[in-house]
Order: sequence, then C-alpha cells, then structure tokens
Amino acid sequence: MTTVSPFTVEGRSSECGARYGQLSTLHGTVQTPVFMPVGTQATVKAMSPENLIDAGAQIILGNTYHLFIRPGHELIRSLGGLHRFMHWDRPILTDSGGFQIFSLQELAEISEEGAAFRSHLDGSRLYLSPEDAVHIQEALGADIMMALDTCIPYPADYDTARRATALTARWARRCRNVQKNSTGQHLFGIVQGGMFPDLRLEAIEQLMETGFDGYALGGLSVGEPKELMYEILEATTAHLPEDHARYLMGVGTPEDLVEGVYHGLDMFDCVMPTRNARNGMLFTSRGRVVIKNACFQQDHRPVDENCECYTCRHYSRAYLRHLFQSREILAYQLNSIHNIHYYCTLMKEMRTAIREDRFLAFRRAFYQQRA
Ligand SMILES: COC(=O)c1ccc(CCNc2nc3cc4nc(N)[nH]c(=O)c4cc3[nH]2)cc1
Ligand SMILES: [Zn+2]
Repeated sequence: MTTVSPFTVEGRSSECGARYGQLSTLHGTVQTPVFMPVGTQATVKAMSPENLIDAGAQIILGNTYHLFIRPGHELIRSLGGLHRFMHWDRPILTDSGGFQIFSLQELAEISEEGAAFRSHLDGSRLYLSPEDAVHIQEALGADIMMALDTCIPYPADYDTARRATALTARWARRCRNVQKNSTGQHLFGIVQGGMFPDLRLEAIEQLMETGFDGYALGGLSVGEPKELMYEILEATTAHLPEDHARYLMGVGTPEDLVEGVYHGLDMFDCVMPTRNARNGMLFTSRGRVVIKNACFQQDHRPVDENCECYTCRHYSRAYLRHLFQSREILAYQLNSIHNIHYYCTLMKEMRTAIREDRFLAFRRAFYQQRA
C-alpha cells in the first residue's frame, strides 16, 4: 500500500548514505538525523522539560509497556494525554512494548493472538495484543506509535528468527488495520529478522506491502557483537524506503550514531546518555570522562571545554565529582543535562555537515578528536 510519507529528505551527502530531513508530526516538525532521549515513565530521568529543551531535545521516547502498567493509559487519557500529563508539548514517540516484554523477562508467552507476560512491578499476569498496543498508544496521544513486535533475542537460530519475523509482520498488519486514521498519529513498522539479512529483506518487503509512516530496525543492540550490528546495518539500511524515516531502535554510543547516520539512518534512541550520567560517565568531544576518578578532585575545568551546556557553563569537574561522590541528587541532574546536550549537539553538527556536504570530513574529525 502506498502511503504519503510525513518525512521529506532535504539533502543528501554526495559521499555516503547520510541524509538530512524533516519529519512532520502533530506536535511539530523534527529535524533529522535526530536523537530521542528516553523518558520511559513519562519523564526523562533527572531532567525537566525545560532542561530538555535547553539541551536541544526535539522529540522524546516513552514506553507503552511501563505506562500501561503504571499509572495506566486510561488515567493518562483522562488527564489530557501524555503531553499534558508530563508538560512536554513537542513530539513523543512511544515504543510498543515489544522489547520490554520479550527481552526483559523469560516468562513472556507469545501466541498468534498476542503476548502474555507478568508485570515487573507485582508479578500479575498481563496480556497485550497488537490491537491493544495501538489502542494504548492512541490513548497516550503519541505522535509516533510503534507496531507491537517480537524482539528476537541474540543469539537465535534461523528457524526461530524466521517464525518470529513472520509473526511480527502479521502483527504489524493488524496494528495498521486497527489504527484509527483520524487521529493524525503516525505508525511505524519494525523490521526484525535476527542476524539474517535475507529474513530482514523479506521483512522489509512485507512491511512495505502493508505500508507504514516510517520504518524501524529492531532486534539490534540486543547483545550481539558491534561488528555484527554494523554488518546488518550495511546489508539492510539502503533497502528501507528511501522517502520514509528510518529509525534504529536502542542505539547507541556517539560512535554508533555517527556510523548510523553514515549508513542513512534518521532516528535513534538510547538510555545510554541518561543512564551513564547517573553512573558518573560523561561523554565529551575528546572521549569519555569518569567523573569519580580522583584525577578530577582539583580540576577547575568544565567537563568539556567545547560544550555550551548549562553544566559546563557553571560547574567544574571538581564540583561534579564532589556531588557524585556525595550521591547528591544534583549530580544526576547536571550530568544528565550535559550528556543529553552532548548527544543533541552531535546530531545538530551532523545535520549541518550533511547540509554542507562535508559529512566524511566531519566523521574523520570526530574520530581524530577522540584518538
Ligand atoms: C548504559 O547503557 C545502557 O544501559 C544500555 C542498555 C540497553 C541498551 C540496548 C537497547 N537496545 C534496544 N532497545 C530496543 C528497543 C526495541 N523496541 C522494539 N519494539 N523492538 C525492538 O526490536 C527493539 C530493540 C531494541 N534494542 C543500550 C544501552
Ligand atoms: Zn556540557
């Protein structure tokens, strides 16, 4: 089925697959390539919406699974939807639960109908069908909804991957069929296929047959070796529809983002910048800074001299180390502000580099600075 794509490519690198574009949503237009901070429980941990905007965040990610369990999608709907609930009036993408259900617990039971699993909060038995997942995301008011998929763990044998991929394609069609086309919300399909390029190409064909507003590569960043992930990216990215947004789920490090953009991907999400911030690991243009390291005890410099974020403008490494050693709440806030600002600035620099057709030079300088 041909669909009108809410994504437009504004320009391409003449040297590689990189491109920059715009994704229009109910809550505004997103400039791509874009990184989405993860806000699993209706908050990007330790950051207010104002902190997020100041750090350059355009769109954030929420989780159907977590919000369905607590506080419940009907409560959020009754309070005006997720945007109003969390005071974020820019775009929100919600993941469908495919990853949380299948990878965070062995007890999930998949049937043709849907997934039976246990709440990670109280162990109660829960059930999600593809239709339920769409209804929940419609209730939340997500600008971009994700189809319910079965995220294939790593490693998985060919037959397991083949069966799960086929089921994911059938579930994706059920999601598309039940979607109310009046809400203006987008629905993205998710490509599985394990580490088998032929299964992935087949999955892409089947999803395109159904027709989605964007296409995600799932089943990666699930414990496979990094080079295997890149092998899959090389074999599949160019086969995703060129005129639709391409989203790599759960990725990744700054290096992964540069390589993903190089291959022509447009959207990314990962808990890394916020989770590492809370563990005292800060990203900089010269590499990583582990703030609890004693070498920073008297270091008056900012985390990153090239960074304009609130944290780097006002605080020294010595102070951030003191806060972290003291388990002060401000440590998690200031570290998260810096890391999210770093990720969003990296994406902005890549958008500019592509627009000026100097992406490969940008990529070389990026690695040289970290050497
Ligand atoms: C400090 O850093 C960390 O703790 C940390 C933790 C987990 C990841 C891996 C995240 N990977 C990942 N997220 C994912 C989310 C997904 N959602 C759906 N619906 N389907 C998928 O197929 C899928 C695959 C993923 N892979 C990366 C980093
Ligand atoms: Zn900073």
